[in-house]
Amino acid sequence: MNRRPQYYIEAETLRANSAQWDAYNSYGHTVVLAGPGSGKTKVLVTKVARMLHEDVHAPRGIACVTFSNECARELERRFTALGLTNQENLFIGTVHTFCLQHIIIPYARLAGLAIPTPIAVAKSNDRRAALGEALASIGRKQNPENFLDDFKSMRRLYLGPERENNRLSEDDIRIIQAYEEALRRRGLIDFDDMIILGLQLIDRHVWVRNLLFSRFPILVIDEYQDLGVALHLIVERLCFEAGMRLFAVGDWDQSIYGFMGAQPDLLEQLSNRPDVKRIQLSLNYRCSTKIVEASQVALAEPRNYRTPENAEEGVIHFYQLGSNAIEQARGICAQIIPEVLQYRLGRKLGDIAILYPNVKYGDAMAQAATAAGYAYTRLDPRSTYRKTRLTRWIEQCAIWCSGGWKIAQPRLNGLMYKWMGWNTRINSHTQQVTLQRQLSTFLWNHRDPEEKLTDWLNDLIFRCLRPMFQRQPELAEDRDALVQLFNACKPEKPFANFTVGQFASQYGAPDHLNLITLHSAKGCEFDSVIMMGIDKGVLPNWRIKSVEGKQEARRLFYVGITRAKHDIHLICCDGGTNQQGYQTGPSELIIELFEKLEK
Ligand SMILES: Nc1ncnc2c1ncn2[C@@H]1O[C@H](COP(=O)(O)OP(=O)(O)OP(=O)(O)O)[C@@H](O)[C@H]1O
Repeated sequence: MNRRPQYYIEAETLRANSAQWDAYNSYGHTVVLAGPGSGKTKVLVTKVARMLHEDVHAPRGIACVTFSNECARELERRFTALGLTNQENLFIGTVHTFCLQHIIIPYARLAGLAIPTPIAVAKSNDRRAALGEALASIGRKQNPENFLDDFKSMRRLYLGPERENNRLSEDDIRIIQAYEEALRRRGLIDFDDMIILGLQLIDRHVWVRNLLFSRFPILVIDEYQDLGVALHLIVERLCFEAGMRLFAVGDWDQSIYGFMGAQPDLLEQLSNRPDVKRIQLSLNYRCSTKIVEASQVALAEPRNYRTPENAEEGVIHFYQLGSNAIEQARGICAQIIPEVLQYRLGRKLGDIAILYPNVKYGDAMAQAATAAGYAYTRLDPRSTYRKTRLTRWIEQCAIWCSGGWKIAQPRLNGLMYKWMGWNTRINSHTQQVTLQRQLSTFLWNHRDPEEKLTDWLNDLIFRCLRPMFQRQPELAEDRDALVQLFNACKPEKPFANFTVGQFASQYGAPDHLNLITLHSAKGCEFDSVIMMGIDKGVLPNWRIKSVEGKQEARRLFYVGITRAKHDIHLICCDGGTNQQGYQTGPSELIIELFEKLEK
């Protein structure tokens, strides 16, 4: 008997919303613009499943790209829920990975581009050293450490030597080019290079564009507002010259990566093209009515987003707690979390996210949670180890070994598929079988949630990961994240006494609080959100003087509020002096929201 594909059922839930249905059925280039919780990702994932079933057949496929690792993980999670676990012809990943894996590695050498072989990715100290050399080579006496942030912003505007770089001065371009030469002398490229080189290859060679089109006749982009100019130019070349069909979704009100070169007006430009169908969604299915109302007040721009008729009313609370991050964190643990757990029957710590503007608040929250006995998973630059594709996969292997194998969650073939995906230099069938056997033997022999994490990880590294890193030097960034994880298992470090089962919860578990920066929370949703640190000089940061910078801080506040489904708790200082001796108090954003809602 023929079983109907799973996406049919999901598609039926879109039918009642004519705009979602329209987006699902559109055929040419389409851009969906919509606010938070309006189902952009849901439509995208369902439509991709349908296109894989009806429109493209292997070896041709779909490239589905987004900006951050977290958004890529969310996409993967949703595709898995639709039964698309190891679809060989579906690429899901960040724009950087796409450029590296599908443009630079296969075509750069063929095109005669002078890049290091094998490709290795620069670490932060390599980048700093290369910048120091570049500054010295053009006679600038400047400490690279103090110049690094400005340099990063400059570099994100650079489009390569063959394009007009009219947003940069001649001096800026000389420093960038000297920096690139210094990196190449070390045999390295960096993340910005991945985009610049990708654009260069696509610009220069029709055959590169044609080959990409043959491989991926459809290009799908989530969170388009986060893309900078170089990526926008890549999309234009591939879709409006090489013939790829475009399906993009985005929301310029959620553009929070200006410091990384994002330009939300590019989304507007794209959706205004005559050859692009523009679809607007306006119902918010995620948030309760009070939260939708508050989010629009916080944004301070009329948007007219609504909730469906059966939406809950929801809860918004404001709190003034202490005079610094530590006091706020203690107050959250002592007072707010116990209250929030009572809001709904069966609510668990995993239903709650604590969002904060910077890692200082994350540190305070982690300390307070530990002291109060709350388990947590932390997603920010100070988490015990970096959450990369590889460390996320290791977490999933731990879930499988801790009992997931009994219920096929995660599925073994999904783990295997990713494992084989990294080992691109293994081509012979015999070697591939050996590789599969290595991983399956490891997993099967370690089905024990009580095993010590150090022993488990040591064996995984010894049997599988070390040989992989030797073969695949371009995975340098993942190797660094693994080293961080490995070091965290050493005596007196956070995971010294962890079992595999405890480590598995780092992927997110019902009994763990979620501690996340506002930036990393984009694309996520939680039943309850506690947002701390909405303090004077913190959100917006006191260094930000430009109107656009302040607008971006407002959008960040908006993104945070719209992560909550049912209740939101907004927390600021009640005044006094913080640890650095500065006067604190509520941010203008929270004061304005409170006053407008009171009215
Ligand atoms: N037609 C629908 N019927 C029922 N639920 C829906 C519908 N569309 C979306 N949802 C639900 O609304 C929530 C938000 O959807 P989704 O995450 O796709 O929105 P989004 O526009 O991508 O949000 P954001 O931009 O804030 O990340 C999800 O829980 C999703 O399942």
